[in-house]
Amino acid sequence: MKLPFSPEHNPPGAVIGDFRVQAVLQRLHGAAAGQRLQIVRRFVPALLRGSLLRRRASAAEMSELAKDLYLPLSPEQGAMCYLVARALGARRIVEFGTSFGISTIYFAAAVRDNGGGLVIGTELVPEKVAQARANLREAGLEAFAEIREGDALQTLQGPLGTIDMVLLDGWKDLYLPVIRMLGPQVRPGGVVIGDNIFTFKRDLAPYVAYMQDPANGFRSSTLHLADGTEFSVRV
Ligand SMILES: C[S@@+](CC[C@H](N)C(=O)[O-])C[C@H]1O[C@@H](n2cnc3c(N)ncnc32)[C@H](O)[C@@H]1O
Repeated sequence: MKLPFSPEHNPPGAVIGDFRVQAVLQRLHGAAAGQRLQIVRRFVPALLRGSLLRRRASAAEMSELAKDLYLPLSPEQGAMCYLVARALGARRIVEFGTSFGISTIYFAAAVRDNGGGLVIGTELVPEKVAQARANLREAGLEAFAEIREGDALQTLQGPLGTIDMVLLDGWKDLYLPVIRMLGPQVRPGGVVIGDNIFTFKRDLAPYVAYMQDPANGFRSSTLHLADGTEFSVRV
């Protein structure tokens, strides 16, 4: 029996219909898939230590642990992001947590295919920023993305214009402060995607509660996509 999201049905980037972009996404998703064991080996001890000592790893410690790890959106999430961005006619997309630029490539392709615009990404680790830019160049999408190096709370400060779509995929303690900062700039009908809702259920509970409280201006639901994807629409 074939799974609904088997690679045969859903090769990375196929939905974009651009062989240059597709080739880069396939290479990057392949490299990321090869890191699964490393992720377990590196993160499980750190998470266990954290829970035993009741101290969470800091953002800098987490980034050091993950400095060569992709930790990307799944190909299905990437396809969904591309399609939603196309449906919205998105021209301005903001991304918290760029890593090596896999999600950025899906968004930049959507912005280009919508007639032009900009993806504003942000990433703490300088080597990842450099590699994300190189990957965007290889995909022919460098004109549609700007990767800001540093902490999202600084790099995404200030007016960014009217935002059509946001991806939250950095370390989990900042989802809530980042969306509080960006939320007022998200246009009605704009979409916010939050990743890793099940894996970091406890850390992300305040974020999910905020997005699902209509008083905060969103309608939101947790989708069983990848390891939990919060899908929120600004109303
Ligand atoms: C899960 S990965 C992002 C994966 C990426 N969205 C993709 O699909 O390829 C998270 C990244 O967020 C970065 N990050 C975490 N906290 C950050 C912060 N405060 N500001 C900027 N980047 C941050 C980490 O260094 C890490 O590379």
